Amino acid sequence: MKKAPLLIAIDGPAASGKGTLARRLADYYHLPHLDTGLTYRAVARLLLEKGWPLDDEPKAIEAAHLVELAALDHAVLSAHDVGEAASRIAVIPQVRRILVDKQRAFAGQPSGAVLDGRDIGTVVCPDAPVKLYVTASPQVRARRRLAEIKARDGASDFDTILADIVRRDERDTQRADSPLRPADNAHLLDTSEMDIETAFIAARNIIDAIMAAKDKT
Ligand SMILES: Nc1ncnc2c1ncn2[C@@H]1O[C@H](COP(=O)(O)OP(=O)(O)O)[C@@H](O)[C@H]1O
Ligand SMILES: Nc1ccn([C@@H]2O[C@H](COP(=O)(O)OP(=O)(O)O)[C@@H](O)[C@H]2O)c(=O)n1
Repeated sequence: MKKAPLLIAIDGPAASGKGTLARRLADYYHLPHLDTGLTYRAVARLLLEKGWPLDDEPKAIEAAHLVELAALDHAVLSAHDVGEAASRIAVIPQVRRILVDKQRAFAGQPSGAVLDGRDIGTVVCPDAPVKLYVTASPQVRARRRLAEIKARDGASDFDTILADIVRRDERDTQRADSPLRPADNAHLLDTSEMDIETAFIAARNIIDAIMAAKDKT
């Protein structure tokens, strides 16, 4: 029998662990995965590379049209300063519309998919049967991001990263278009006190319960 598609929408603030969880779940349920943050990062990176200001809307729109999902380079785009720049171009409604169209095309694959970002459960895939909102305290997230930067031989300190995270949360939750917020029917997963494996098991339990309830109806 052909398996029904499974669409999993994961949202949450910076360094909450949503990407790690999304990758683990995609692997476990044999689904394609899209980290939608990379699409905003790709636009920001192009502007930074060309020396164009991040508030140059026509250039940002031009860059958004050039984004190819198959060519997103995680290693290059995951730099900390690119995340900050991404949150600045992410306030531009037309950039969002262009990227959301590409993200929805990915989500519409027959197998289903796992997408993570800021507006997946609210805007990109509002009908997804599974919605998770992954969070953790700003201090825990700053510690995780700092460890990540240090593991890549980068230099920074806790206070700088914590301030960056708080500023990015503020920008992402306060913007007018598609602000970061849990969808009404999202399951909250606070990973402050969970390691990666515990968060993965908690997410799987939520998803399996949703799928079992659906099978009964
Ligand atoms: N539950 C967790 N406990 C400890 N570290 C975690 C946990 N989840 C993720 N991490 C680590 O925190 C960092 C940020 O995680 P990531 O998944 O990239 O976050 P996001 O996609 O939300 O920005 C990574 O180095 C990751 O390995
Ligand atoms: N679906 C999404 C994904 C990211 N973004 C923006 O892109 C920025 C970078 O996203 P990201 O997911 O790569 O950032 P991290 O959580 O990995 O630090 C965010 O701060 C948001 O401003 C968005 O607006 N909508």
